[in-house]
Amino acid sequence: MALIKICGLSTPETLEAALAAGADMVGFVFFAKSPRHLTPERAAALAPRVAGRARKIALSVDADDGALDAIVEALAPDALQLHGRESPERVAAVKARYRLPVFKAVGVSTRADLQGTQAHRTGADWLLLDAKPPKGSALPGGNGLAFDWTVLGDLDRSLPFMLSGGLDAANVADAVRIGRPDGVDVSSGVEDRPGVKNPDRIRAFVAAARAAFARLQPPIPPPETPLR
Ligand SMILES: O=C(O)c1ccccc1NCC(=O)[C@H](O)[C@H](O)COP(=O)(O)O
Repeated sequence: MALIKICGLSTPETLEAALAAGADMVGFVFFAKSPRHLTPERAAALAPRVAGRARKIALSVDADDGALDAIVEALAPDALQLHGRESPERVAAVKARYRLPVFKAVGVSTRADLQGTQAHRTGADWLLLDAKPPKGSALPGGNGLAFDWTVLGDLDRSLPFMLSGGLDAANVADAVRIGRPDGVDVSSGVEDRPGVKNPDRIRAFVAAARAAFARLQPPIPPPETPLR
């Protein structure tokens, strides 16, 4: 089954909206420059609400072991999303230290950027293909920008991947049809403004994504590397 992830949740109400809508994964951002940033303490308060209803994904950007230790202890995530410039060696070290599946984010603008996925084929469990941030952006993700999904025709699909960047309820069907991803991930497209999620938009996105995956022929097979 293809997966739907709502990223950057930070309040009980919007977390509940994502869970009730049937999101498979809920993402928590640990990056101080982000309007969606959570401290480990705030994450610890939100975590029990998930209670097995979805997988908790902890997103960090070039975090060191000390920061990751605090995040893992507070959230008890089901997977780690590394959204910085982590090398394949760092990805492997994080995976080994926490014994958790790792999503490695790779920024895409053109076909050439898909080369950046090759190095992570052996270390990461999943790829998360996101739009490259604009030059000078403070955030490596969560910018609400889409990339040209047709470049995914050239992707080496030996790892499952989430498609991300500028998705919303109106365009996710096209993204799924063109990119045939194993999952989709959204942040800005379910917000009223950066960091402020909208429950109605969350519900609309999950419904549109679910319907888009259901229409796909042939269907997306389950990934070989399931999450726990
Ligand atoms: O969301 C953030 O603020 C963020 C900050 C730093 C690194 C990554 C970040 N988000 C990553 C995500 O998983 C987003 O869901 C993904 O980039 C898509 O974002 P959007 O284009 O806003 O839907």
